[in-house]
Amino acid sequence: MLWAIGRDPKYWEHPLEFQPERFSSRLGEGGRTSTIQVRGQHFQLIPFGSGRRICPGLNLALQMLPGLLGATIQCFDFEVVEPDRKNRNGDDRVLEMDERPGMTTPRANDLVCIPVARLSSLRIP
Ligand code: HEM
Repeated sequence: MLWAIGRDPKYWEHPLEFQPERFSSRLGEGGRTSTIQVRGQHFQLIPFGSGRRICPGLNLALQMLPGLLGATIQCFDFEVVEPDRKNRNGDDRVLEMDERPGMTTPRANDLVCIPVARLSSLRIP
């Protein structure tokens, strides 16, 4: 059901397009802002659930994730390893995003990445 809601054109403009800015509360191109929140009040987007059993770690997650993600991207390169173990970084391949059925919309094929530190811990520019 969540899968279907997330792709329902009644709630999402061009639902299959990758438009992360659709979740931004900042003024976007075309002068539109998103008023949709993830706190369980807007049922078209409920990554933390809703109601009495809503995720109690919601606030912690929202505080921690941007910093964690930013630090991870800043400090590591990720080498993608295809199932044939061939490293394909550096070419123009588009990341395969096929899905298979499941509660959490899992990837059809695992994405295997090797994190490679790209900043010296002692000499961060
Ligand atoms: C991005 C991070 C997270 C996501 C997407 C997430 C998502 C969810 C979802 C969907 C539920 C089920 C809610 C429902 O049944 O309606 C849940 C429950 C729960 N989450 Fe999270 N969660 C996250 C992080 C955390 C963190 C950081 C903690 C604790 C430090 C946490 C603790 C819990 C607990 C204890 C429950 C069970 C609540 C209950 O059944 O009453 N979660 N979470």
